[in-house]
Amino acid sequence: MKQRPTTVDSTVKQALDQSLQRFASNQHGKNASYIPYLASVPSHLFGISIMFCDGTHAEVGDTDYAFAIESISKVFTLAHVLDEVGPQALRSKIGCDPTGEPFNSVIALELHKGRPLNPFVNAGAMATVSLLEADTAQARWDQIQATYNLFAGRELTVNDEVYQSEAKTNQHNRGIAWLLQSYGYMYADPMEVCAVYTRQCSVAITCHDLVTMGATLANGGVNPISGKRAVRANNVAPILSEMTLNGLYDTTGDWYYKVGLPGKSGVGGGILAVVPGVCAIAAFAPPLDGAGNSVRGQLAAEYLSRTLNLSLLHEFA
Ligand SMILES: NC(=O)CC[C@H](N)C(=O)O
Repeated sequence: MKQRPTTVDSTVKQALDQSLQRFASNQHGKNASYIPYLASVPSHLFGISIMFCDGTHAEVGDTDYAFAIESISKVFTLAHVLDEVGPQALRSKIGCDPTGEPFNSVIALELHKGRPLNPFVNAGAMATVSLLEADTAQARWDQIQATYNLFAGRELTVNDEVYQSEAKTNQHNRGIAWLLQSYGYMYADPMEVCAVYTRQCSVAITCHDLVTMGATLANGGVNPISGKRAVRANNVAPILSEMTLNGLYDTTGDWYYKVGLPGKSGVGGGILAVVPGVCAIAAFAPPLDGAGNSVRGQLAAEYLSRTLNLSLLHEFA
């Protein structure tokens, strides 16, 4: 069986260079346009990063460009809420099963009498935000931001342009928030929760931030650069389970089949893959496939998983 790297070496660097070269000219997919800001992000941008649990990292392409975290934020809010309420409460109040429907589906909610099924569809993500124990929206936000900062190892900020763009166009999410309330799965004021959720999606991150956040999960919840704990060790497995089952929406199965790793994507073009105990891969490329996942990001992750033998299931020759 081919060796799996545990630190950045020449093989890792070469694989990164190769993945950029191979897929940089791929023009498939389209930027998200239902959030006006996202349509205006240059489509050619492409960055790929890898970080090992020893903190070594390598990056190629546009890894310093700040993009909107979008749905990848759901992973880190989940981390905080798991630390507060524990995996049993999370599983019984939200769940860990695929809906089989798009991330913003109302039909999925209706089919399951309002139970969101998992924290990575918009309904489940808002229910997760509502589970957080806080008296005010500001307190709710402060806790979320503090957790994200621990994962990233620096102070992340909200891109106000993204927030305004999303807040003006998030009527569908507001509808979902009210539906959750009507079915008894919203545990705080629905509009306040929807606003906090919209804010968390508007946090600006670079590929470097994202890979650090992922490497923190790979490293059992401790940021490999800062040495600080961001989430309890025993909550990492529940997070990775959710990523395995639901990380790429209704095409998570296709992703797992090809990449063999827990992952998470966002409509801002970011994508993250975690190799527990080893490393994380992050990529950023705005054009998305029909399900909302970065096209080039998926290709880069698949290529790296195969070339570096990172998959949890496959044994590549
Ligand atoms: N898939 C995503 O990245 C969706 C996030 C986006 N803010 C939304 O609520 O629709």
